[in-house]
Amino acid sequence: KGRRCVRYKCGLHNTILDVLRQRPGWVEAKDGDWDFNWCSLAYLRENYDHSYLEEHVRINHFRNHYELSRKNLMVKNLKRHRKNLERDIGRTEASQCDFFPCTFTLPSEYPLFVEEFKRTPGSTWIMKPVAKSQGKGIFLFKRLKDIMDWKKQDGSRSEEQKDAAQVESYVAQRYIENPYLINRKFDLRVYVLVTSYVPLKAWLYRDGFARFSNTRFSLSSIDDMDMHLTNVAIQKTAPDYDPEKGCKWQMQQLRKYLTAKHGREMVETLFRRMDNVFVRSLQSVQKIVINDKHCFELYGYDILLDENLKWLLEVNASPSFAASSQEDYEMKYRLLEDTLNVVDMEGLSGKEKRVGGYDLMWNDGPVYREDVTLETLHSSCFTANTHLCVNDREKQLRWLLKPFPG
Ligand SMILES: Nc1ncnc2c1ncn2[C@@H]1O[C@H](COP(=O)(O)OP(=O)(O)OP(=O)(O)O)[C@@H](O)[C@H]1O
Repeated sequence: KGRRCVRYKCGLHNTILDVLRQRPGWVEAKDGDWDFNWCSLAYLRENYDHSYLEEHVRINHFRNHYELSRKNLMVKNLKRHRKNLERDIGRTEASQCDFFPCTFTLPSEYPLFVEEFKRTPGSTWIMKPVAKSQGKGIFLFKRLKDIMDWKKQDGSRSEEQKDAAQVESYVAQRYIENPYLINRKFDLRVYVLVTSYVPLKAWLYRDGFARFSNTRFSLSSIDDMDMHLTNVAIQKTAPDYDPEKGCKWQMQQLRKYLTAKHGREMVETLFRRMDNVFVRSLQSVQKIVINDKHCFELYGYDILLDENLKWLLEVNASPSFAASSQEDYEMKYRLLEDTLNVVDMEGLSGKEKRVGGYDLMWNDGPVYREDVTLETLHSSCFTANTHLCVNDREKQLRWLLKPFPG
């Protein structure tokens, strides 16, 4: 049987284009007709609603991906999901969703925010524009007066202007003041691929990386964004940034470090807890995302660790595939190749639990894996209870002591 020809369209000019170009049997779509489209979010917005999608075609976003990737909507959906769980199952179950920092959308929730702000005097907050990325427009503050300029600006707008500026809303979020440090502050970028929302089918990528700040962490200088924001877009503007040394560790390196320092068991628990973050956050939008068999989504999760272990900062629907070093390029190349293999399913039976670096994490329920070893495990070892209950042995472990915040 001859190899099938797939006509692809690609809206990005980086690693993904290289991967598509080198895929055997895949050719760039010459006219408007395509079988596979890796498009930008702008393309999706402009075209999706007016396009007829043939039965077999695939596209790399769900129509309303922003329900998870816009900072305010993510929190809104998680809060609602938590409330529903509390009502339907109970408090313990609901507390499994307590992995996002206390967050308010401004200006609409300003009075609620002020109430919370006053309840914990002296704490640090972070303001982030809901629809921007790469650290743009972010600042830290400790006093209400520090956000007065922003508030004044908003107050002087007419209602119409406010509507037009809706996309420029902010979230005020509690700043995680005691991040887990490896000399520097870092956060984790983890990739999760969703191939269907109903039923939910999600794959977790074993590789990923930690993004370090270049500057030693201290809460005394809250104006130094190089210190507090660990995303690469910010770090590479630092004067002493070295792209080859970079400010990244691959996930395996981080695993090794943490294992040496805290032991295997704790590292397994950490990664298992992150699975909980991924699955619960996807479940929180499961009924809201417009499920469409043509669509898949490769999310980039940003996770911050502290003594409570894991905090979800945000979910990117369009994570950067631009590479900061050769190692980074190779990792992203493999990630995208494996993503296409999962989505394409050419030569696969559909029953696989592992494809390249991907482990099937959720398939309308937890996925049981028998062949998990520490080297390969990125935590997909759900068992009936482990993702719901706190394991007793964990209680002995130092920075696992607090089961869940809140
Ligand atoms: N609540 C928080 N506590 C501590 N640090 C935070 C918090 N929120 C964000 N940060 C830091 O700021 C960085 C940028 O935040 P975030 O990812 O939410 O913004 P962004 O502009 O959308 O960035 P990007 O899209 O490039 O990931 C994070 O990588 C993290 O280092």
